[in-house]
Amino acid sequence: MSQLTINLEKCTGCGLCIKSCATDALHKENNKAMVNENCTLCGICIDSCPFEAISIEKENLEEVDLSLYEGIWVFAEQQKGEILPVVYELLGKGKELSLEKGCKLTALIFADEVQCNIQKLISYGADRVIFCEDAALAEKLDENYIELFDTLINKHKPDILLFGATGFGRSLAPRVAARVGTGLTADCTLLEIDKESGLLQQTRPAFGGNLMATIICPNHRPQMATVRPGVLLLQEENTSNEGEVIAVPMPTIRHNHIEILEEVLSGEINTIADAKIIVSVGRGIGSQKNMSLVHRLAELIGGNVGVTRSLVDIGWSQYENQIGQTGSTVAPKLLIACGISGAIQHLAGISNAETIIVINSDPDAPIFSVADYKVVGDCVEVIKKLIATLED
Ligand SMILES: Cc1cc2nc3c(=O)[nH]c(=O)nc-3n(C[C@H](O)[C@H](O)[C@H](O)COP(=O)(O)OP(=O)(O)OC[C@H]3O[C@@H](n4cnc5c(N)ncnc54)[C@H](O)[C@@H]3O)c2cc1C
Repeated sequence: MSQLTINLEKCTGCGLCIKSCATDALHKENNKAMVNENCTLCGICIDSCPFEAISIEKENLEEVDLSLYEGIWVFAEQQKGEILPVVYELLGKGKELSLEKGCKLTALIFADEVQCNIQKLISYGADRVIFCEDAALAEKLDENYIELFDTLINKHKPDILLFGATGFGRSLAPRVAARVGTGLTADCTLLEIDKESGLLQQTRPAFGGNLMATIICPNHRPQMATVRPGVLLLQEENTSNEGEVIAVPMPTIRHNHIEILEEVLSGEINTIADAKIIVSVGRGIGSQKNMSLVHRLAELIGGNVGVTRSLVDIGWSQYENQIGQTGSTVAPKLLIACGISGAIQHLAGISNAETIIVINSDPDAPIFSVADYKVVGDCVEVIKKLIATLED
């Protein structure tokens, strides 16, 4: 493990590092700074010390025995007692990778109530489920979950650990990676096993989506990645699958730094990533008042409204509705794309849509390259006609 080191000869006992520490990890003994077990290795104290007395001693890479690590783990996040759809997508990919590597696929499920969901994880491919049911896990507080992950990773030593790139997954995964001293590739769009080295190849868009970077984690374990909802294909459920189930206790929480006083949701919970029908619009919609037409069409066909980043930037829609590289990845059965040019950053979010109808006034618009059905024309007029027909 890496550790914070204080050079006692250089330390003057000024106390600046103690003031800078957000986790109460430093105190004074004999007028010298001392570090305790609260240290998260954030490094803020290093910058605060004018005497360069503090440093992080990195763990010796040679010390990690990679051969001890085996198996693929998927974190099964729940929301209001339901397993999130991205978990089933991860299990599908996890199964494929585990068959290739000849190892077990394990799902981890932690909350105050989980037992009713265990069989579902097995039905979607988990060979083994590790669960922890504890009141301390009712609220999604990173610090409680990190303790549990730390304990389990050190005990069972998984080779690969996957999270959904949900709000919680994006917050938790990097903290777990930092705690156990490994790397993390966020927002992967492709996961493959390299045939020669057996390493997990983690591919994600880089440099504004202009190229795809394939990242490996050769020296540390587990190899960790987050994957956005809707990117991986959902596999079939098999309710006759059988698997091993292991209950684990909640470890002692050393310190609770955060207390949730109230949960305030801003309007409706984002559901666009799970939507089966989407009417998606871009700048070609022309004016903000035309957005009511888009919402009406979506309502008539039982769909959600999606938008390009341009519409979020000019305030015609909320970020929750944005589709693309920096928004949601969607996988609807039907996507109607209206007045959208088809920038690469937008297309990155719709590659799993089953059927795409494009309406654009420019016959050369790049978005036509992904269209199953093409309408060259004014999208506002087409939307009005569709509404009139459906209302008839
Ligand atoms: C790092 C980075 C991340 C990004 N992430 C995202 C992202 O997540 N999602 C995203 O969407 N964008 C993203 N973008 C922005 C992206 O590059 C484009 O600028 C954006 O998608 C364009 O939005 P648009 O198609 O609405 O607008 P435009 O590119 O202006 O296209 C408007 C289209 O409407 C058509 N049109 C005009 N009038 C009509 C009409 N009356 N009827 C029919 N068609 C009409 C035009 O022919 C044109 O094709 C990102 C950019 C960067 C640099």
